[in-house]
Amino acid sequence: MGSTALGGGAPAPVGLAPKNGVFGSNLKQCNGFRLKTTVKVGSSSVRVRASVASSPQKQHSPKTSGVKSGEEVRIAVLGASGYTGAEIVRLLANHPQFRIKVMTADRKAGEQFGSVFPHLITQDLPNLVAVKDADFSNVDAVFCCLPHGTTQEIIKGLPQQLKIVDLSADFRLRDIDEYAEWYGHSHRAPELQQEAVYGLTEVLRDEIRNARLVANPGCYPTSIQLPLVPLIKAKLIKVSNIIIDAKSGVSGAGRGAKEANLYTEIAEGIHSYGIKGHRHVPEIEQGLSDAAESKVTISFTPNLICMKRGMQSTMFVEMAPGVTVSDLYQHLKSTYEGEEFVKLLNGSSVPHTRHVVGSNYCFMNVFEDRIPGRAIIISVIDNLVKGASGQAVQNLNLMMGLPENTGLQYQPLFP
Ligand SMILES: NC(=O)C1=CN([C@@H]2O[C@H](COP(=O)(O)OP(=O)(O)OC[C@H]3O[C@@H](n4cnc5c(N)ncnc54)[C@H](OP(=O)(O)O)[C@@H]3O)[C@@H](O)[C@H]2O)C=CC1
Ligand SMILES: CC(=O)N[C@@H](CCC(=O)OP(=O)(O)O)C(=O)O
Repeated sequence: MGSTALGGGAPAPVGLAPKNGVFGSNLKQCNGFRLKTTVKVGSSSVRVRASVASSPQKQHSPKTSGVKSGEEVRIAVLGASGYTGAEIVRLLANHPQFRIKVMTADRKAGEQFGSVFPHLITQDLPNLVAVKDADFSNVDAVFCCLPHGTTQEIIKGLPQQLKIVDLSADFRLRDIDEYAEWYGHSHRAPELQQEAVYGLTEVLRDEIRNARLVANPGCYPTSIQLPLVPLIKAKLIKVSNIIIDAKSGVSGAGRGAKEANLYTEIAEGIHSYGIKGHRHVPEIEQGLSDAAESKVTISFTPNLICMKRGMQSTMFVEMAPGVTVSDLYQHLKSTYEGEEFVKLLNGSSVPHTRHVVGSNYCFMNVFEDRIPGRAIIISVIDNLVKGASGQAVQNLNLMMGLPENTGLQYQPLFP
């Protein structure tokens, strides 16, 4: 039970040298840009600007991987006026190589970023522009922080060699029919879906390293798959009877005004939602089924709790015959031994959301159930960091050949 169940091992080596003095093995993708691409967003069409390469010498050569230590990687943040976009900006303030060159917004296009997010006013940043006015000619990589449903068409219109980490749900489900069933419309970029790699870093590190388009996991799926995937792979728990109760802070719902998220609607209480079927169910089941190599179904109820950030997932599982809670603990311990961002707590310490706020950590622990043969697993993350923007930075670090913890060594903010 000592060996790791995950696909990666140690973080990427520091400062990978570029191959043959050029940037990376994906250079074959650098075939110049389309001049302008029409992108359908909702009911309207927008035009995405990109530079044209009139001759091979003049081609813009985005850095695609293997950047040198100290070398600048030029970043676009789409949806920078939202919560996950702002969190990308906050995290990159401490990143030695990722430099933000383009920031987009929708309603807030034309505004200064510091007036939209005064807590980040000290950062020297470009103004917010509409996606149609964004110039991607001096960009190497994109963080796409847009609502699901808007992202497939927008990404389709971007220069094809850009590295992209998409924080929305638009590319997470491999089966486009399942996507249509859960998201209420047919997939608008099935060809891109085929190349998308699911971005659960600790599980799919090797695939992410070589990806161009990464579908960053949802916050609930991150907090649930990190403990359950290794236990399922090692066949330590039964897959027939997994019950998950999860709780999210309100920032999980984004910054857009919604009546259901008014202070008066959510303060001093907790309520469940998506009880019959939350759209994260197929995403979680996809990951757990991959681990089990057979179809896994779960019972999952999310709850909205009156806090700004944080997420707790409590997982009730039945152990395989002869397996003890100590076996589960030891397996998770050895699995995550070398991992910087996933920590199994000692002894009977209970993971608290307040102990991970502002950080890229997932804390977890395993407990005896009163009922013999069952165990209770608790994991906590900051939904905006490990559940979104932190994991996104971790993934782009890997995709650019940088150490995956670059710029992410923020300790939690407590009290
Ligand atoms: N919040 C969280 O904890 C998590 C969120 N995610 C996912 O990340 C994505 C972003 O979430 P979050 O930051 O919370 O969302 P927000 O609602 O806070 O921000 C959305 C951003 O997208 C822009 N936008 C909205 N509609 C359009 C459009 N039609 N075209 C172009 N831009 C548009 C908004 O601009 P403007 O404000 O100017 O209108 C804003 O910048 C979502 O897909 C979400 O599901 C994933 C994991 C966790
Ligand atoms: C509190 C809250 O509303 N949370 C969101 C999930 C946030 C997230 O991870 O959403 P994506 O899958 O879109 O990335 C929800 O339940 O829909």
